[in-house]
Amino acid sequence: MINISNLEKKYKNKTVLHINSLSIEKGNCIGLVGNNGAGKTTLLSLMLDLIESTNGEVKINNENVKKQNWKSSTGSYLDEDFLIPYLTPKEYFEYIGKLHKVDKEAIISFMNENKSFFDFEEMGKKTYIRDLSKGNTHKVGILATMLFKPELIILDEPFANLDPTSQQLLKKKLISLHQSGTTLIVSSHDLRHLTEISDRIILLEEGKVKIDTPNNESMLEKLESYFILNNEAV
Ligand SMILES: Nc1ncnc2c1ncn2[C@@H]1O[C@H](COP(=O)(O)OP(=O)(O)OP(=O)(O)O)[C@@H](O)[C@H]1O
Repeated sequence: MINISNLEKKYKNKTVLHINSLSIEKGNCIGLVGNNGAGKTTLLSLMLDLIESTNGEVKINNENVKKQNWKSSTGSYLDEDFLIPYLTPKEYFEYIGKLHKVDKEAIISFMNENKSFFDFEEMGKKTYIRDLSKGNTHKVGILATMLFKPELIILDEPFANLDPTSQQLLKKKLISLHQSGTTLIVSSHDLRHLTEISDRIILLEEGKVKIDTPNNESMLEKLESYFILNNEAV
């Protein structure tokens, strides 16, 4: 589904990401980890054509992401810049729904299905996104990626700023999407959550893929040792 070849991103003369080759299969749930500055957001931004690569390319469904055809089948949320602050969550969902041909009734059912994660009754209809707390703002962005049932969802640190109950709900939601065949790429510093949802772990170190391995029972322990023992190989 996603093929990366010789992908490089430099700022001035500093290479912040260099991946020779990486393929992500349809239905994979990738947990992307790495220290601050390892290149996770850079990689996700290149996948979404938000920044220009210095060299190499990302293809989604065999097409360079620059061609933009992936947009109709990809939900993504990296940060608040994806949102429209002067809309209410409901209005924002209607906006996304229009882009992806989701009718108003389907949007209402989606909001009802997800009311334990985000209280649309209380905040969804009258509060502008700009006035929501950070956690609730992220919830709107995260849910919007799922509204139109895309085949690929890309999330950057979705567990950050969520309360513990919401983290559990999000985890369940991601597991269920994975089980129904959605391809997921999720970056996080929360190793426990990530190892619970992923079938494959990719660890970036200084812009390079240090580890790329199927998830297994001992993965959490191995990753914890990697981060505690100052980044010795897992
Ligand atoms: N616009 C920019 N100009 C210069 N350097 C940048 C720019 N954007 C990112 N970088 C650098 O690229 C490197 C990778 O950053 P990136 O945000 O991808 O890391 P990350 O793994 O997502 O980190 P974190 O866990 O802190 O979110 C960092 O050294 C960062 O300073």
